[in-house]
Amino acid sequence: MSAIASAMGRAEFEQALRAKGQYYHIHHPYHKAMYGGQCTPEQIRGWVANRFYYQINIPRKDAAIMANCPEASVRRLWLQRVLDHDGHTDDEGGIEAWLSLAEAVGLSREEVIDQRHVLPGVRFAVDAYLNFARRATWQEAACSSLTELFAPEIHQSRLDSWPQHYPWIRTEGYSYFRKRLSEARRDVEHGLSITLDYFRTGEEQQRALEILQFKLDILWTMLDALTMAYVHHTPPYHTVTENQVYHRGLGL
Ligand SMILES: O=C(O)c1cc(C(=O)O)c2c(n1)C(=O)C(=O)c1cc(C(=O)O)[nH]c1-2
Repeated sequence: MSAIASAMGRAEFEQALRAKGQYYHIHHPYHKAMYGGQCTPEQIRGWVANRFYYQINIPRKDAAIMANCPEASVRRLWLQRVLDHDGHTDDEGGIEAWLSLAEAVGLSREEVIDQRHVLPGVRFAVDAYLNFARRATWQEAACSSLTELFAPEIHQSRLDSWPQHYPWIRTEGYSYFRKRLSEARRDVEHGLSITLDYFRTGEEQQRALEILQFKLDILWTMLDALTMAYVHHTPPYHTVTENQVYHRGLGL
């Protein structure tokens, strides 16, 4: 008989979720090189162009969660996440801010929007997140957003270190990171309260931790793909061609 995990109290469960921060992509060598000032302009540009695919899929993921959620009070709060990225009357939105970052690091809007630099590994990782949110219960999908517990620190570290290491990046580019500091803190309060309310038994709480690990795996895997391409110079098909022949997404 398999051991049945006993249920944790609310505070202990929250601690267990927070302890997953030890696997956050802030510890990935690609990110460490970024804050340490060791990235080349090509490595920064590759990261920004690839991360664009994450950015454009976050509001689609949040809309999928809303579509699966029958509770108006939850949707009303969750809607703000879509507006944060897509923008509204008073705010250009995160996707537009990310395009400003792209221009600030020397990419054209066109080459970012047409996704020519998006590596298959990054695409598959992001797609796995979107598809999980479509199929899971809205509470499980909310739980998968909890890597945002750890995100303010990573955004702050970029604000603290990039200007000094990469003076060639135009300062207008930093507004996205600044914007996310407060948005992520607000999001995570809501996502955390849903998770703490919903996952009650020991087994459910273990599942929540596994969902959070799934999301951490997604973030880490994106950086592994970037490492192959921009650190080792071994992008897909490098033994065959120097061209970026990979598909641009099938829209699934
Ligand atoms: O730059 C980062 O390292 C980072 C990480 C994460 C994250 O932890 O998922 C998000 C973001 N940024 C971010 O900007 C963002 O809007 C965001 C939304 C979500 C989510 O899961 O709903 N994660 C993240």
